[in-house]
Amino acid sequence: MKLLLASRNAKKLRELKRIVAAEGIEVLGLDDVPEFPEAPETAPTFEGNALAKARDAHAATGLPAVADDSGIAVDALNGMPGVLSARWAGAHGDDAANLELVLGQLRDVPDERRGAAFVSAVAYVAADGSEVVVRGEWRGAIIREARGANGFGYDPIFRPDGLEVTSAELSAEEKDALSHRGKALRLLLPHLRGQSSR
Ligand SMILES: O=P(O)(O)OP(=O)(O)OP(=O)(O)OC[C@H]1O[C@@H](n2cnc3c(O)ncnc32)[C@H](O)[C@@H]1O
Ligand SMILES: [Mg+2]
Repeated sequence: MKLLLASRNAKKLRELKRIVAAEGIEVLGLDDVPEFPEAPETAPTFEGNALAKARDAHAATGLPAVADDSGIAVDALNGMPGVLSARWAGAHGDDAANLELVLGQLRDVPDERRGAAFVSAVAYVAADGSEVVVRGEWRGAIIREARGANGFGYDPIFRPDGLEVTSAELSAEEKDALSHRGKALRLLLPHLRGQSSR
């Protein structure tokens, strides 16, 4: 089966591909299909945005499509940046500015109240138009200074529960095994397998 992964974020796309391609599914990115209009990500939930992205991609191409909407929910910020994670500091996708802003906002927050969770909602619109949405979460804490060069986004300031390193200090395989996105995609894989045998 051919599967379209509808993300404009190259590093996120790489993570999605890593996990899905291991299933022997032929994966296409948005660069492999003709351009189509993409609705802005304005839903109040990760699930709503993920579905909107997957529906746009499926409607434009007729291909089965998967989209991820994700972000970091910080306890001391009442769950923000949340769905605003990609543009928390203003410009879309400025990872360094986004994480610096969160570090500044948490400067006076003591260690025991620095809990946070990465969240990923993954939506799948199958060739026949049927829809599935799954969600994965990864709990941890926001540290005080960025550390590590792997991953993307907020990884350098997120220390997963039970680990002494940030998610930007994990290998790709280690992150996939633990991450919000890994968890969500593993919930989705049975649905993808069901399709490929049709
Ligand atoms: O919408 P697409 O095109 O897929 O790409 P995007 O980068 O805009 O992605 P989102 O709208 O889902 O925004 C997610 C933001 O949350 C952050 N984020 C999501 N997953 C992350 C991860 O695994 N590690 C670090 N930061 C992550 C990262 O800053 C992203 O910009
Ligand atoms: Mg986005």
